[in-house]
Amino acid sequence: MSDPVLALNGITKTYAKDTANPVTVLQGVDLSIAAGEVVALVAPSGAGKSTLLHMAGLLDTPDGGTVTLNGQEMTGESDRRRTRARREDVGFIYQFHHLLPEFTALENVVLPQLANGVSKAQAQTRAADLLARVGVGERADHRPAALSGGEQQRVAFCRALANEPRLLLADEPTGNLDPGTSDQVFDALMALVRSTGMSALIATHNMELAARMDRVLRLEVGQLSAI
Ligand SMILES: Nc1ncnc2c1ncn2[C@@H]1O[C@H](COP(=O)(O)OP(=O)(O)OP(=O)(O)O)[C@@H](O)[C@H]1O
Repeated sequence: MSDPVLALNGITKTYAKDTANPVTVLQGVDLSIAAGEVVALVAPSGAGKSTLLHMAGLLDTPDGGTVTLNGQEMTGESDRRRTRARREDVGFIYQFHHLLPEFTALENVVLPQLANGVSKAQAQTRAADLLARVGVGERADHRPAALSGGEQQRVAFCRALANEPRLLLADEPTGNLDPGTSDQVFDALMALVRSTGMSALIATHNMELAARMDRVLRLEVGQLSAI
């Protein structure tokens, strides 16, 4: 069998360690996500979802344990290698779109590709294709402020997938939208993810959305369990 796309082993994390009030968030988290697997992460507020996603995406370093991406143990690697692995292999989506306000939807999806060495023509073609696939092809020339919340989030999905990462990490990707819009936008995200065969770890408070993924994991008291 091929290597898991993401493997976390024995991850521990405590904030404010050197103070009188340390906050222990992760107490030995193990997780393995296979190629093409889409996994839901549910947790009570403050349980450490964002912390776990940051570790998985090499944005933060655990106190203990290992993070392995595509078979490569990244924990002890240099910042340069970690940054490169993050740029090439991981896509991020947050609750808020974080699109660049002075650029159009298309440009927001083109820019990360240029940073990765893709030609402008190729990047534009791919961006237009991605935007069309999530139903915002007609809005490609608009800036984020001229788009609805659901449209902004669809553009953010395209940006996250622009460099064809093998792993998508999403932190409440539809959490900022009203329930009806959230369902539609989530459908668009799932269709996009499934069509690429990528792996994903998607944090959500919504159990209905979680149930549509391949597996649901709960993070509680610093540890993960299957539900
Ligand atoms: N830099 C920090 N210093 C101290 N404590 C922190 C720091 N960052 C996070 N925490 C604490 O660690 C805990 C987990 O934070 P985290 O943001 O991972 O939670 P979360 O599960 O994503 O929460 P939510 O669902 O509310 O967004 C919280 O109690 C938070 O207050």
